[in-house]
Amino acid sequence: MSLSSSPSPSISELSSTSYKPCSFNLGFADSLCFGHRSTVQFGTCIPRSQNQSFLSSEHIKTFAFNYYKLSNMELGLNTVSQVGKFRLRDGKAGLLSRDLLKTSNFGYKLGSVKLGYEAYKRNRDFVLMSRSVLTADNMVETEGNGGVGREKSYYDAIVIGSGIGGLVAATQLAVKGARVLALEKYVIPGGSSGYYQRDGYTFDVGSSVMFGFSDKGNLNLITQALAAVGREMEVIPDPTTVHFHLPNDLSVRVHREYSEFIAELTSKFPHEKEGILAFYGECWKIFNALNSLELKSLEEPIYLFGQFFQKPLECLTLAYYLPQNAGDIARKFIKDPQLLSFIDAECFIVSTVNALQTPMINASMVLCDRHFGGINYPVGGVGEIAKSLAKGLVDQGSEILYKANVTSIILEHGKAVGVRLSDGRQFFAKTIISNATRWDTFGKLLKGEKLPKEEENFQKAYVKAPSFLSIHMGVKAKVLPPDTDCHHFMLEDGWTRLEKPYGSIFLSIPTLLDSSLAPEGHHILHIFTTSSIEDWEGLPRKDYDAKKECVADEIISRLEKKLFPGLKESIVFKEIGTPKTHRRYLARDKGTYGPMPRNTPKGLLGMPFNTTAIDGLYCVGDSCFPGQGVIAVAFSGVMCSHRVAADIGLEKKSPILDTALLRLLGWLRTLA
Ligand SMILES: NC(=O)c1ccc[n+]([C@@H]2O[C@H](COP(=O)([O-])OP(=O)(O)OC[C@H]3O[C@@H](n4cnc5c(N)ncnc54)[C@H](O)[C@@H]3O)[C@@H](O)[C@H]2O)c1
Ligand SMILES: CC(C)=CCC/C(C)=C/C=C/C(C)=C/C=C/C(C)=C/C=C/C=C(C)/C=C/C=C(C)/C=C/C=C(\C)CCC=C(C)C
Repeated sequence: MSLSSSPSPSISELSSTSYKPCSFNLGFADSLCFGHRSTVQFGTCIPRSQNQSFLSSEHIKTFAFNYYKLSNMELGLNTVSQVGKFRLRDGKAGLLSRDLLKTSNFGYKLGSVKLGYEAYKRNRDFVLMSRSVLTADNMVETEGNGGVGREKSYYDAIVIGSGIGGLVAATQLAVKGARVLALEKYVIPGGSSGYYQRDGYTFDVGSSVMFGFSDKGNLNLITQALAAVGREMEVIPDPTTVHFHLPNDLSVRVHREYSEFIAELTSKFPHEKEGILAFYGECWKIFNALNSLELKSLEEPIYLFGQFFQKPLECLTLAYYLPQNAGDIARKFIKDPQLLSFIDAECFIVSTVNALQTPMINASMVLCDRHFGGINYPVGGVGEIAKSLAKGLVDQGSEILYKANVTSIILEHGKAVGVRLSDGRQFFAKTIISNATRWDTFGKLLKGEKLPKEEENFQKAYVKAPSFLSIHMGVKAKVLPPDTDCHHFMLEDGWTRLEKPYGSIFLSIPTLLDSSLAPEGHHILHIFTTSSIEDWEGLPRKDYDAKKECVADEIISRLEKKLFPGLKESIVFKEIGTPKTHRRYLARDKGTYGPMPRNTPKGLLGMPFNTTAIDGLYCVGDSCFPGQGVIAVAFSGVMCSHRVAADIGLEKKSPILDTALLRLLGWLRTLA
């Protein structure tokens, strides 16, 4: 069964997840090129409710003793017993026992080609691993193998979570030669950059605005991450990054062409022309400095000092702006309060806070990349990016398991050595990388451990940004006026509502770029607005559902009034997700969008990098430098993989310099 043919879960389905994969693929990885994507199809999985998703012995029997002869290679697979969604269990009737396994013959290797499954027995325990559990097409239905026990860490790195941050860290490490296991709680990869399908629509779960996805420069980190694993995606250029609809009928289109955007903005604020050019000019200074560097871990001294040596001016420019915020710099050049509020809105859409709280480096990155490489939309939807990265990971000989809910990180003598899943499985590795938020990592996965000082400091400096109320709709195409832009940001009533819950409305219409995402004659409207989980907790189901409808109706009415008359009449499909939905499906504490500064930050100075106070444990994603955003978490993935690779001997490292730099960075963070 492929993703496209399988019913994908509803983002608003709060009832229990009842995926019932109807068949398994025992397929070898695509990269083995045996022409076997699904080598053995067998049996039907027993649904979770009945027996924890294990296979019965009947099912096992049906696929034992298969024998393959592929042209000149005899693979002779005997008893490929442990595949998919079941694990070893002693003494449980109907489940694969160790005795059965002992008779099995695993671990084929032909030249450099590994044949899918390796199992080895040491003392009392087995370690059983699949080499390439998934192809992206069968990802929904495969849960992966269970390894029990261990004598030694088999993997170089385990990545908890397959958001873009986790996937980039995993793929970059795999490319460097590491054996990586990514464990994803959900049924597909991508986290907030995933997708779901309903009634012929393919919806992006989160972002439809892709920065860092061009073919130019050094900052196209998404393109580079895909290229690293041999993937390239067809993209559609977006002519307008966003169309702002702001108080006092201020309407500004951010055109792809920088000169057109500046012309439009100065036409609204002619008296501020110099200020506008000066502020955005500062942004370009930073962007150009960033774009000239090779981006790797700022926590790795050999690289960092090397960059300072090769590009001293650019590095000093970045060091100068690192502790600064966009709002302060805007105020140096701009006086008009309405224009300053516009800069707030520019920052808010990428940081969920105003310009005075938005690090200048982050603001520069997005305010320039949209004109430099431009915003490009992947054909097939944003979810294709994560699918491609996941496929790329498997192609590199690493693995990704779905429905693998990590409940704790295993520590040994204070070092992170493995993870435990909700179904009891344990996996071990030299390093553990968490793509869960820092709040989830330290609050849940390391529950019971004392919160390290560094994390206490992080939680003092940063709070969880609110979550979102999201509405995914299918509408009749004729409701959209000609020349409608793809992305809109709307704040009608007054600037003070910018950061308030439900104050401003984000709207994406990706079908204006890729019409294949909706049935003919229809468009997707993906609407979201900030909302806190506290608003949705403790309600009886009936009230919760009624409240969803009521809040969504108000948001839709506002859009109808301002942008699309007749909108309500044109709706043919609607699904509403609340912060609870985001918490459930994205496994993010309170469904948070990411960290935001508690007060006015010192730019990016206080943001932690990837190492943590726990030996062997790293974090990746938006609660790491440089913060929220798909491109930002991709950078955090690049940094993380470099630091981990150095620590496991795949890249150069100097322990003395490491200690000195990590201390210096720790000290700098305390100044923030
Ligand atoms: N531009 C937009 O509109 C938009 C929208 C949504 C998200 N985003 C960005 O994406 C960023 C998030 O990316 P990210 O990579 O940091 O994280 P993510 O939240 O997208 O992905 C984390 C993944 O980890 C998985 N996970 C969490 N805990 C787990 C556990 N215990 N066991 C197994 N799996 C677990 C989740 O299921 C999820 O797939 C956000 O900061 C946001 O800026 C942007
Ligand atoms: C180390 C020390 C201390 C010093 C040294 C100096 C240096 C060398 C430095 C360096 C630095 C660096 C490299 C940095 C980097 C950075 C980066 C890359 C950053 C990035 C960022 C990004 C971001 C933030 C992004 C974001 C985005 C977002 C969030 C987006 C969003 C979107 C949305 C929401 C959409 C909208 C929609 C509508 C409107 C509809």
